[in-house]
Amino acid sequence: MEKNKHDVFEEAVKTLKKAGEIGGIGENAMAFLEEPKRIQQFRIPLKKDDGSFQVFEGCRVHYNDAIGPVRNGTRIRPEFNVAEAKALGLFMTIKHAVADIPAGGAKGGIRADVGKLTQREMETLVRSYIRALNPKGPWSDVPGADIGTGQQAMSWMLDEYEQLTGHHCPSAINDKPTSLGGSLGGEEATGRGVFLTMREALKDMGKPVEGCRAVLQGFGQVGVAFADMLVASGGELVAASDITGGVTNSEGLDLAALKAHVAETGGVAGFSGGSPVGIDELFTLDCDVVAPCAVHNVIHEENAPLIKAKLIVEGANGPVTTGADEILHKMGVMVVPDVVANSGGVIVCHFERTQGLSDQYWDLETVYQKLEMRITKAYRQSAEAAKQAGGASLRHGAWIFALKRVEEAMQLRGWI
Ligand SMILES: NC(=O)c1ccc[n+]([C@@H]2O[C@H](COP(=O)([O-])OP(=O)(O)OC[C@H]3O[C@@H](n4cnc5c(N)ncnc54)[C@H](O)[C@@H]3O)[C@@H](O)[C@H]2O)c1
Repeated sequence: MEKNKHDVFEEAVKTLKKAGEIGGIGENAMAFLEEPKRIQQFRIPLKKDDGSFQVFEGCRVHYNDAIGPVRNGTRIRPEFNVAEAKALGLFMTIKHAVADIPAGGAKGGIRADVGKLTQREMETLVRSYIRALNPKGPWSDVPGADIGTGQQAMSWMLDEYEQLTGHHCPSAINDKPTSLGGSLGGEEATGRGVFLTMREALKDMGKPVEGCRAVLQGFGQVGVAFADMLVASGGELVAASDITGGVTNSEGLDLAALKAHVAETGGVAGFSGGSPVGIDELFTLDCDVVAPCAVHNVIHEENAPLIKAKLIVEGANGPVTTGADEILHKMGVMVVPDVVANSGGVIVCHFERTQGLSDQYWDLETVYQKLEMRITKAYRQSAEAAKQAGGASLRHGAWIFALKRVEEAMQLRGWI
Protein backbone atom coordinates (compact mmCIF):
# COMPACT_ATOMS: atom_id res chain seq x y z
CA MET A 1 0.00 0.00 0.00
CA GLU A 2 2.75 2.43 0.85
CA LYS A 3 3.99 2.39 -2.73
CA ASN A 4 1.06 4.70 -3.43
CA LYS A 5 1.72 7.19 -0.67
CA HIS A 6 3.12 9.90 -2.95
CA ASP A 7 0.15 9.57 -5.29
CA VAL A 8 -2.52 10.37 -2.72
CA PHE A 9 -2.52 14.13 -3.30
CA GLU A 10 -2.21 13.73 -7.08
CA GLU A 11 -5.24 11.41 -7.05
CA ALA A 12 -7.23 13.93 -4.97
CA VAL A 13 -6.32 16.78 -7.34
CA LYS A 14 -7.38 14.66 -10.35
CA THR A 15 -10.84 14.33 -8.79
CA LEU A 16 -10.86 18.05 -7.95
CA LYS A 17 -10.02 19.02 -11.55
CA LYS A 18 -12.50 16.62 -13.12
CA ALA A 19 -15.34 17.76 -10.83
CA GLY A 20 -14.39 21.40 -11.46
CA GLU A 21 -14.55 20.82 -15.21
CA ILE A 22 -17.89 18.96 -15.18
CA GLY A 23 -19.42 21.35 -12.65
CA GLY A 24 -18.30 24.54 -14.42
CA ILE A 25 -16.30 25.84 -11.44
CA GLY A 26 -14.49 29.08 -12.35
CA GLU A 27 -10.78 29.09 -13.14
CA ASN A 28 -9.90 31.43 -10.25
CA ALA A 29 -11.50 29.08 -7.72
CA MET A 30 -9.73 26.11 -9.29
CA ALA A 31 -6.37 27.92 -9.31
CA PHE A 32 -6.68 28.66 -5.58
CA LEU A 33 -7.92 25.19 -4.67
CA GLU A 34 -5.23 23.20 -6.40
CA GLU A 35 -2.91 23.75 -3.39
CA PRO A 36 -3.62 24.42 0.32
CA LYS A 37 -4.05 27.97 1.57
CA ARG A 38 -1.53 27.48 4.39
CA ILE A 39 0.92 24.82 5.57
CA GLN A 40 2.68 24.91 8.92
CA GLN A 41 5.75 22.70 9.19
CA PHE A 42 7.78 22.19 12.33
CA ARG A 43 10.37 19.92 13.95
CA ILE A 44 9.80 18.52 17.41
CA PRO A 45 12.80 17.58 19.59
CA LEU A 46 12.30 14.74 22.06
CA LYS A 47 14.55 13.45 24.84
CA LYS A 48 13.63 9.78 25.05
CA ASP A 49 13.31 7.67 28.19
CA ASP A 50 16.37 5.57 27.29
CA GLY A 51 18.54 8.72 27.20
CA SER A 52 18.62 8.99 23.40
CA PHE A 53 17.43 11.99 21.41
CA GLN A 54 15.21 12.14 18.33
CA VAL A 55 13.74 14.88 16.14
CA PHE A 56 10.25 14.37 14.70
CA GLU A 57 8.72 16.17 11.74
CA GLY A 58 5.23 17.57 12.04
CA CYS A 59 2.90 19.63 9.92
CA ARG A 60 -0.61 21.01 9.71
CA VAL A 61 -2.35 21.83 6.44
CA HIS A 62 -5.15 24.42 6.42
CA TYR A 63 -6.54 23.55 3.04
CA ASN A 64 -9.31 26.11 2.72
CA ASP A 65 -11.28 28.10 5.29
CA ALA A 66 -13.67 30.09 3.10
CA ILE A 67 -16.81 28.56 4.62
CA GLY A 68 -15.60 28.44 8.22
CA PRO A 69 -12.77 27.69 10.66
CA VAL A 70 -10.71 24.64 9.73
CA ARG A 71 -11.07 21.39 11.66
CA ASN A 72 -10.04 17.83 12.35
CA GLY A 73 -7.46 15.12 11.82
CA THR A 74 -4.09 14.53 13.56
CA ARG A 75 -2.31 11.52 12.09
CA ILE A 76 0.77 9.94 13.68
CA ARG A 77 2.43 7.18 11.69
CA PRO A 78 5.94 6.42 10.38
CA GLU A 79 5.07 7.19 6.75
CA PHE A 80 3.16 10.41 7.44
CA ASN A 81 4.10 13.16 4.98
CA VAL A 82 2.93 16.56 3.76
CA ALA A 83 1.38 15.14 0.54
CA GLU A 84 -0.84 12.91 2.66
CA ALA A 85 -1.85 15.85 4.85
CA LYS A 86 -2.64 17.94 1.77
CA ALA A 87 -4.86 15.22 0.27
CA LEU A 88 -6.69 14.66 3.54
CA GLY A 89 -7.07 18.43 4.08
CA LEU A 90 -8.68 18.72 0.66
CA PHE A 91 -11.00 15.76 1.39
CA MET A 92 -11.94 17.41 4.68
CA THR A 93 -12.78 20.69 2.91
CA ILE A 94 -15.12 18.82 0.56
CA LYS A 95 -16.60 16.65 3.33
CA HIS A 96 -17.56 19.66 5.44
CA ALA A 97 -19.06 21.51 2.48
CA VAL A 98 -21.09 18.55 1.23
CA ALA A 99 -22.56 17.95 4.71
CA ASP A 100 -23.51 21.65 5.07
CA ILE A 101 -21.06 22.10 7.94
CA PRO A 102 -19.73 25.66 8.20
CA ALA A 103 -16.09 24.57 8.49
CA GLY A 104 -12.99 24.39 6.37
CA GLY A 105 -10.66 21.44 5.94
CA ALA A 106 -7.44 20.73 7.80
CA LYS A 107 -5.18 17.78 8.50
CA GLY A 108 -1.95 17.49 10.40
CA GLY A 109 0.29 15.04 12.10
CA ILE A 110 3.69 13.77 13.06
CA ARG A 111 5.97 11.29 11.32
CA ALA A 112 6.49 8.81 14.16
CA ASP A 113 5.93 5.18 15.07
CA VAL A 114 3.49 5.23 17.98
CA GLY A 115 4.34 1.59 18.78
CA LYS A 116 7.94 2.57 19.51
CA LEU A 117 7.11 5.36 21.96
CA THR A 118 6.55 5.01 25.68
CA GLN A 119 3.42 6.60 27.08
CA ARG A 120 5.44 9.49 28.51
CA GLU A 121 7.18 10.05 25.17
CA MET A 122 3.84 10.01 23.36
CA GLU A 123 2.38 12.54 25.81
CA THR A 124 5.41 14.81 25.41
CA LEU A 125 5.25 14.55 21.62
CA VAL A 126 1.54 15.36 21.48
CA ARG A 127 1.87 18.30 23.88
CA SER A 128 4.84 19.60 21.86
CA TYR A 129 2.73 19.33 18.70
CA ILE A 130 0.13 21.65 20.23
CA ARG A 131 2.80 24.13 21.35
CA ALA A 132 4.36 24.10 17.86
CA LEU A 133 0.98 24.45 16.16
CA ASN A 134 -0.29 27.07 18.62
CA PRO A 135 -3.93 26.66 17.51
CA LYS A 136 -6.13 29.69 18.05
CA GLY A 137 -9.28 27.92 19.25
CA PRO A 138 -12.72 26.95 17.96
CA TRP A 139 -13.06 29.90 15.59
CA SER A 140 -9.74 29.21 13.90
CA ASP A 141 -8.43 25.61 13.89
CA VAL A 142 -9.82 22.62 15.83
CA PRO A 143 -7.53 19.56 15.75
CA GLY A 144 -9.23 16.15 15.95
CA ALA A 145 -8.04 12.52 15.98
CA ASP A 146 -6.93 10.25 13.16
CA ILE A 147 -4.67 7.20 12.76
CA GLY A 148 -2.31 6.99 15.76
CA THR A 149 -4.25 9.43 17.93
CA GLY A 150 -7.21 8.46 20.11
CA GLN A 151 -9.10 9.91 23.03
CA GLN A 152 -6.04 9.96 25.32
CA ALA A 153 -3.99 11.97 22.82
CA MET A 154 -6.87 14.40 22.33
CA SER A 155 -7.19 14.79 26.13
CA TRP A 156 -3.49 15.76 26.35
CA MET A 157 -3.94 18.17 23.45
CA LEU A 158 -6.93 19.82 25.14
CA ASP A 159 -5.06 20.11 28.42
CA GLU A 160 -2.00 21.60 26.71
CA TYR A 161 -4.15 24.11 24.81
CA GLU A 162 -5.96 25.11 28.01
CA GLN A 163 -2.67 25.41 29.94
CA LEU A 164 -1.36 27.73 27.20
CA THR A 165 -4.46 29.92 27.03
CA GLY A 166 -5.26 29.84 30.75
CA HIS A 167 -8.94 28.99 30.36
CA HIS A 168 -11.20 26.01 29.69
CA CYS A 169 -12.42 25.62 26.12
CA PRO A 170 -13.68 22.09 25.28
CA SER A 171 -14.63 23.12 21.74
CA ALA A 172 -10.95 23.81 20.90
CA ILE A 173 -10.23 20.09 20.37
CA ASN A 174 -12.39 17.36 18.84
CA ASP A 175 -12.69 13.59 19.48
CA LYS A 176 -12.38 13.98 23.24
CA PRO A 177 -13.80 11.50 25.76
CA THR A 178 -17.25 12.47 27.05
CA SER A 179 -15.83 13.23 30.51
CA LEU A 180 -13.90 16.13 28.94
CA GLY A 181 -16.79 17.37 26.78
CA GLY A 182 -16.79 14.86 23.91
CA SER A 183 -19.98 13.79 22.17
CA LEU A 184 -21.81 10.53 22.65
CA GLY A 185 -21.91 8.40 19.49
CA GLY A 186 -18.55 9.57 18.16
CA GLU A 187 -16.84 6.18 17.95
CA GLU A 188 -19.49 4.45 15.85
CA ALA A 189 -20.45 7.58 13.86
CA THR A 190 -18.44 6.81 10.72
CA GLY A 191 -19.56 3.17 10.45
CA ARG A 192 -23.19 4.22 11.04
CA GLY A 193 -22.82 6.78 8.28
CA VAL A 194 -21.40 4.16 5.89
CA PHE A 195 -24.47 2.02 6.58
CA LEU A 196 -26.94 4.93 6.25
CA THR A 197 -25.53 6.07 2.89
CA MET A 198 -25.54 2.45 1.66
CA ARG A 199 -29.22 2.29 2.61
CA GLU A 200 -29.96 5.46 0.63
CA ALA A 201 -28.10 4.14 -2.41
CA LEU A 202 -29.95 0.82 -2.22
CA LYS A 203 -33.21 2.77 -2.06
CA ASP A 204 -32.26 4.53 -5.31
CA MET A 205 -31.54 1.12 -6.84
CA GLY A 206 -34.95 -0.17 -5.70
CA LYS A 207 -33.41 -2.69 -3.28
CA PRO A 208 -34.07 -3.21 0.46
CA VAL A 209 -31.31 -3.62 3.05
CA GLU A 210 -32.98 -6.83 4.15
CA GLY A 211 -31.29 -9.72 2.39
CA CYS A 212 -28.55 -7.47 1.00
CA ARG A 213 -25.23 -9.35 0.78
CA ALA A 214 -22.16 -7.29 1.61
CA VAL A 215 -18.40 -7.87 1.72
CA LEU A 216 -16.27 -5.82 4.09
CA GLN A 217 -12.57 -4.98 4.06
CA GLY A 218 -11.28 -3.64 7.38
CA PHE A 219 -12.59 -5.04 10.64
CA GLY A 220 -11.77 -1.99 12.77
CA GLN A 221 -13.76 0.88 14.24
CA VAL A 222 -15.52 1.78 10.98
CA GLY A 223 -15.98 -1.74 9.57
CA VAL A 224 -17.40 -3.29 12.72
CA ALA A 225 -19.91 -0.45 13.32
CA PHE A 226 -21.01 -0.81 9.68
CA ALA A 227 -21.34 -4.61 10.00
CA ASP A 228 -23.33 -4.28 13.25
CA MET A 229 -25.94 -2.07 11.57
CA LEU A 230 -26.02 -4.18 8.41
CA VAL A 231 -26.73 -7.40 10.29
CA ALA A 232 -29.17 -5.70 12.73
CA SER A 233 -31.14 -4.48 9.68
CA GLY A 234 -31.44 -7.93 8.08
CA GLY A 235 -28.44 -7.75 5.73
CA GLU A 236 -25.79 -10.45 5.43
CA LEU A 237 -22.03 -10.13 5.78
CA VAL A 238 -20.77 -12.73 3.28
CA ALA A 239 -17.05 -11.93 3.60
CA ALA A 240 -14.72 -9.87 5.80
CA SER A 241 -11.00 -9.21 5.82
CA ASP A 242 -8.40 -7.31 7.78
CA ILE A 243 -4.62 -7.06 7.62
CA THR A 244 -4.30 -10.68 8.90
CA GLY A 245 -6.50 -12.29 6.22
CA GLY A 246 -10.05 -12.82 5.06
CA VAL A 247 -12.96 -15.20 5.47
CA THR A 248 -16.10 -15.86 3.42
CA ASN A 249 -19.36 -17.71 3.92
CA SER A 250 -22.07 -17.45 1.24
CA GLU A 251 -24.71 -18.18 3.91
CA GLY A 252 -23.56 -15.10 5.89
CA LEU A 253 -20.87 -14.91 8.59
CA ASP A 254 -21.88 -15.16 12.23
CA LEU A 255 -20.88 -11.60 13.20
CA ALA A 256 -20.92 -12.13 16.96
CA ALA A 257 -18.68 -15.21 16.60
CA LEU A 258 -16.33 -13.35 14.23
CA LYS A 259 -16.02 -10.42 16.67
CA ALA A 260 -15.25 -12.87 19.49
CA HIS A 261 -12.59 -14.57 17.30
CA VAL A 262 -10.96 -11.21 16.47
CA ALA A 263 -11.00 -10.20 20.15
CA GLU A 264 -9.31 -13.48 21.08
CA THR A 265 -6.77 -13.86 18.25
CA GLY A 266 -6.24 -10.27 17.13
CA GLY A 267 -7.46 -10.79 13.56
CA VAL A 268 -9.97 -12.23 11.09
CA ALA A 269 -7.55 -14.92 9.81
CA GLY A 270 -8.31 -18.44 10.96
CA PHE A 271 -12.01 -17.85 11.72
CA SER A 272 -13.65 -21.26 11.53
CA GLY A 273 -17.11 -20.01 10.49
CA GLY A 274 -16.18 -19.75 6.77
CA SER A 275 -13.50 -20.40 4.15
CA PRO A 276 -10.30 -18.35 3.81
CA VAL A 277 -10.21 -15.64 1.13
CA GLY A 278 -7.49 -13.14 0.13
CA ILE A 279 -7.74 -9.69 1.75
CA ASP A 280 -8.30 -8.01 -1.63
CA GLU A 281 -9.75 -11.08 -3.39
CA LEU A 282 -13.03 -10.66 -1.49
CA PHE A 283 -13.89 -7.61 -3.64
CA THR A 284 -14.65 -9.88 -6.62
CA LEU A 285 -16.98 -12.26 -4.75
CA ASP A 286 -20.63 -12.59 -5.68
CA CYS A 287 -22.46 -9.98 -3.55
CA ASP A 288 -24.61 -6.82 -3.70
CA VAL A 289 -22.36 -4.36 -1.86
CA VAL A 290 -18.62 -3.94 -1.39
CA ALA A 291 -17.57 -1.87 1.64
CA PRO A 292 -13.82 -1.06 1.65
CA CYS A 293 -13.23 0.24 5.18
CA ALA A 294 -9.45 -0.19 5.59
CA VAL A 295 -6.94 1.71 3.43
CA HIS A 296 -6.65 3.69 0.18
CA ASN A 297 -6.19 2.53 -3.45
CA VAL A 298 -7.35 -1.08 -2.91
CA ILE A 299 -9.80 -1.05 -5.85
CA HIS A 300 -7.79 -0.24 -8.94
CA GLU A 301 -7.83 -0.70 -12.71
CA GLU A 302 -6.87 -4.39 -12.48
CA ASN A 303 -9.53 -5.62 -10.07
CA ALA A 304 -12.34 -3.11 -10.85
CA PRO A 305 -13.55 -4.99 -14.00
CA LEU A 306 -13.91 -8.17 -11.91
CA ILE A 307 -16.29 -6.64 -9.36
CA LYS A 308 -19.76 -8.22 -9.41
CA ALA A 309 -21.48 -5.96 -6.86
CA LYS A 310 -23.54 -3.05 -8.18
CA LEU A 311 -22.72 -0.83 -5.21
CA ILE A 312 -19.49 0.21 -3.47
CA VAL A 313 -19.57 2.27 -0.28
CA GLU A 314 -16.26 3.91 0.59
CA GLY A 315 -15.75 3.67 4.34
CA ALA A 316 -12.00 4.30 3.94
CA ASN A 317 -10.58 7.46 2.40
CA GLY A 318 -9.74 6.96 -1.28
CA PRO A 319 -10.10 3.16 -1.57
CA VAL A 320 -11.09 3.42 -5.26
CA THR A 321 -8.48 4.92 -7.63
CA THR A 322 -9.46 7.50 -10.27
CA GLY A 323 -8.88 4.93 -13.05
CA ALA A 324 -11.06 2.34 -11.33
CA ASP A 325 -13.76 4.95 -10.75
CA GLU A 326 -14.12 5.53 -14.49
CA ILE A 327 -14.28 1.79 -15.20
CA LEU A 328 -16.92 1.25 -12.51
CA HIS A 329 -19.03 4.18 -13.72
CA LYS A 330 -19.06 2.68 -17.23
CA MET A 331 -19.96 -0.74 -15.77
CA GLY A 332 -22.98 0.86 -14.04
CA VAL A 333 -21.57 0.26 -10.55
CA MET A 334 -22.58 3.01 -8.13
CA VAL A 335 -19.82 4.25 -5.82
CA VAL A 336 -20.88 6.20 -2.74
CA PRO A 337 -17.76 8.35 -2.37
CA ASP A 338 -15.73 8.69 0.83
CA VAL A 339 -16.56 12.38 1.17
CA VAL A 340 -20.20 11.36 1.75
CA ALA A 341 -20.04 7.72 2.93
CA ASN A 342 -17.49 8.22 5.71
CA SER A 343 -18.54 11.73 6.74
CA GLY A 344 -20.38 10.44 9.85
CA GLY A 345 -17.32 11.07 12.03
CA VAL A 346 -16.89 14.61 10.73
CA ILE A 347 -20.58 15.28 11.29
CA VAL A 348 -20.44 14.12 14.93
CA CYS A 349 -17.28 16.23 15.39
CA HIS A 350 -19.40 19.17 14.30
CA PHE A 351 -21.96 18.17 16.94
CA GLU A 352 -19.16 17.88 19.50
CA ARG A 353 -18.03 21.43 18.82
CA THR A 354 -21.62 22.74 18.89
CA GLN A 355 -22.23 21.02 22.25
CA GLY A 356 -18.97 22.37 23.67
CA LEU A 357 -19.74 25.94 22.58
CA SER A 358 -23.27 25.84 24.01
CA ASP A 359 -22.34 23.85 27.15
CA GLN A 360 -25.40 21.65 26.49
CA TYR A 361 -24.77 17.93 25.92
CA TRP A 362 -27.10 15.69 23.89
CA ASP A 363 -28.30 12.14 24.51
CA LEU A 364 -27.36 9.36 22.12
CA GLU A 365 -30.75 9.28 20.43
CA THR A 366 -30.45 12.99 19.55
CA VAL A 367 -26.96 12.45 18.11
CA TYR A 368 -28.11 9.47 16.00
CA GLN A 369 -31.19 11.33 14.75
CA LYS A 370 -29.23 14.43 13.74
CA LEU A 371 -26.52 12.28 12.12
CA GLU A 372 -29.07 10.40 10.05
CA MET A 373 -30.75 13.62 8.90
CA ARG A 374 -27.51 15.30 7.93
CA ILE A 375 -25.78 12.41 6.17
CA THR A 376 -28.94 11.46 4.26
CA LYS A 377 -29.17 15.08 3.09
CA ALA A 378 -25.50 15.01 2.01
CA TYR A 379 -26.21 11.90 -0.05
CA ARG A 380 -29.36 13.44 -1.61
CA GLN A 381 -27.60 16.73 -2.44
CA SER A 382 -24.76 14.81 -4.11
CA ALA A 383 -27.18 12.65 -6.12
CA GLU A 384 -29.08 15.76 -7.25
CA ALA A 385 -25.86 17.56 -8.28
CA ALA A 386 -24.76 14.44 -10.21
CA LYS A 387 -28.11 14.40 -12.03
CA GLN A 388 -27.91 18.11 -12.84
CA ALA A 389 -24.42 17.56 -14.25
CA GLY A 390 -25.94 15.24 -16.86
CA GLY A 391 -25.56 11.89 -15.16
CA ALA A 392 -22.16 12.37 -13.54
CA SER A 393 -20.98 9.89 -10.91
CA LEU A 394 -22.06 10.37 -7.32
CA ARG A 395 -18.43 11.26 -6.49
CA HIS A 396 -18.40 14.09 -9.00
CA GLY A 397 -21.87 15.13 -7.82
CA ALA A 398 -20.61 15.41 -4.24
CA TRP A 399 -17.49 17.34 -5.23
CA ILE A 400 -19.43 19.68 -7.54
CA PHE A 401 -21.94 20.47 -4.80
CA ALA A 402 -19.11 21.17 -2.33
CA LEU A 403 -16.98 23.15 -4.78
CA LYS A 404 -19.90 25.42 -5.66
CA ARG A 405 -20.34 26.23 -1.97
CA VAL A 406 -16.65 26.92 -1.46
CA GLU A 407 -16.46 28.98 -4.67
CA GLU A 408 -19.44 31.09 -3.61
CA ALA A 409 -17.90 31.71 -0.17
CA MET A 410 -14.56 32.71 -1.76
CA GLN A 411 -16.36 35.07 -4.16
CA LEU A 412 -18.39 36.68 -1.38
CA ARG A 413 -15.20 37.21 0.62
CA GLY A 414 -13.62 38.85 -2.39
CA TRP A 415 -10.80 36.30 -2.61
CA ILE A 416 -11.41 35.37 -6.23
N1 LIG B 1 -12.50 6.13 12.32
C1 LIG B 1 -13.11 7.11 11.68
O1 LIG B 1 -13.95 7.83 12.24
C2 LIG B 1 -12.84 7.36 10.22
C3 LIG B 1 -13.44 8.45 9.58
C4 LIG B 1 -13.25 8.63 8.20
C5 LIG B 1 -12.44 7.74 7.52
N2 LIG B 1 -11.84 6.72 8.17
C6 LIG B 1 -11.00 5.82 7.41
O2 LIG B 1 -11.54 4.51 7.50
C7 LIG B 1 -10.50 3.54 7.47
C8 LIG B 1 -10.63 2.63 8.67
O3 LIG B 1 -10.57 3.39 9.86
P1 LIG B 1 -10.76 2.70 11.28
O4 LIG B 1 -10.92 3.81 12.24
O5 LIG B 1 -11.79 1.63 11.23
O6 LIG B 1 -9.33 2.05 11.49
P2 LIG B 1 -8.94 0.84 12.42
O7 LIG B 1 -7.50 0.95 12.65
O8 LIG B 1 -9.86 0.70 13.59
O9 LIG B 1 -9.22 -0.45 11.49
C9 LIG B 1 -8.57 -0.62 10.27
C10 LIG B 1 -8.82 -2.04 9.80
O10 LIG B 1 -8.26 -2.19 8.49
C11 LIG B 1 -7.44 -3.36 8.47
N3 LIG B 1 -6.39 -3.18 7.47
C12 LIG B 1 -5.30 -2.38 7.54
N4 LIG B 1 -4.58 -2.48 6.41
C13 LIG B 1 -5.23 -3.36 5.63
C14 LIG B 1 -4.99 -3.91 4.35
N5 LIG B 1 -3.91 -3.54 3.64
N6 LIG B 1 -5.88 -4.79 3.83
C15 LIG B 1 -6.95 -5.17 4.54
N7 LIG B 1 -7.25 -4.69 5.76
C16 LIG B 1 -6.38 -3.82 6.30
C17 LIG B 1 -6.93 -3.49 9.87
O11 LIG B 1 -6.48 -4.81 10.14
C18 LIG B 1 -8.17 -3.11 10.66
O12 LIG B 1 -9.06 -4.21 10.76
C19 LIG B 1 -9.20 4.35 7.41
O13 LIG B 1 -8.86 4.49 6.05
C20 LIG B 1 -9.59 5.71 7.95
O14 LIG B 1 -8.76 6.73 7.44
C21 LIG B 1 -12.02 6.50 9.51
